[in-house]
Amino acid sequence: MALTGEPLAIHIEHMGFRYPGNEKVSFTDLNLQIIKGTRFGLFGPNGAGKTTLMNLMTGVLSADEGSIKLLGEQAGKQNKEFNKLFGFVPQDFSFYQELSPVENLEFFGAWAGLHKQQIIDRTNELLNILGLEDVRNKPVEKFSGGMKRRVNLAIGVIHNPQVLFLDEPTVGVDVQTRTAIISYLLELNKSGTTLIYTSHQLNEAEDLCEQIAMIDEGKIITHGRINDVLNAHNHQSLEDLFINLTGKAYRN
Ligand SMILES: Nc1ncnc2c1ncn2[C@@H]1O[C@H](COP(=O)(O)OP(=O)(O)OP(=O)(O)O)[C@@H](O)[C@H]1O
Repeated sequence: MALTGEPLAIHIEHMGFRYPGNEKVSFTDLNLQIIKGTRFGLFGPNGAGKTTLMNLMTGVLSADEGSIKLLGEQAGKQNKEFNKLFGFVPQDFSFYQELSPVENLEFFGAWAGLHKQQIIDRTNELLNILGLEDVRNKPVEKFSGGMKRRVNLAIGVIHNPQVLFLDEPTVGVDVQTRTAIISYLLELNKSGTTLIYTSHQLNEAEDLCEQIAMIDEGKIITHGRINDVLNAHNHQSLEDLFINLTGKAYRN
């Protein structure tokens, strides 16, 4: 439960993590609560540790210290039931380029434990919602960047996960695809899916997120409801807040 008594999608307590041989990003005594059903944005400069933190929350990486729970289950248990709780839309395309959307969804649907008919129904629904009906049987390698992003998203939600992680889901897409993806994510959230999202598109984030955290060098530098955070720092936009808190120097 959160301090407010609401159920949690993510509960991180006293978490420590370091990549072996890389001192640059290490988390020490990190604490974070993400309320179930919210739209949560995780922001920070390049190399701040956003992807690393998402990989820790989904159990791809294991924390060295402390605890990370996803819907009350300890992350890192690496079992099929745990993996069914969440979907992950990675920054790098995660599909088979030589396969069509239908073949990719068939593969990832089966991997997520769906039955044949469930895969067929869900594939039809998602291709329709995401405007991929006309190219359903064409190899994905011939698609534009925006179409590939939509395929990537469809794969992440094929099994109707309760928590959806999105690592820069709109990078490199045009306004049409961006708008379609954001409005689909808002619909998903209305039906109860918790969204945990990262992006460098801070204008887009203002439309999507209810709660945010900014991290830098492995530390949470601000956290809370987006309006409360902006008011507390006396800023009008996330971009101003971001520059104010993280500075103007290049990051590698
Ligand atoms: N497998 C790895 N082994 C060692 N260091 C790594 C590994 N993966 C990432 N790092 C380092 O950890 C740091 C954080 O990387 P991460 O990808 O989590 O940052 P990010 O905030 O997602 O950045 P970006 O906005 O550029 O995607 C970087 O310095 C990166 O080089």
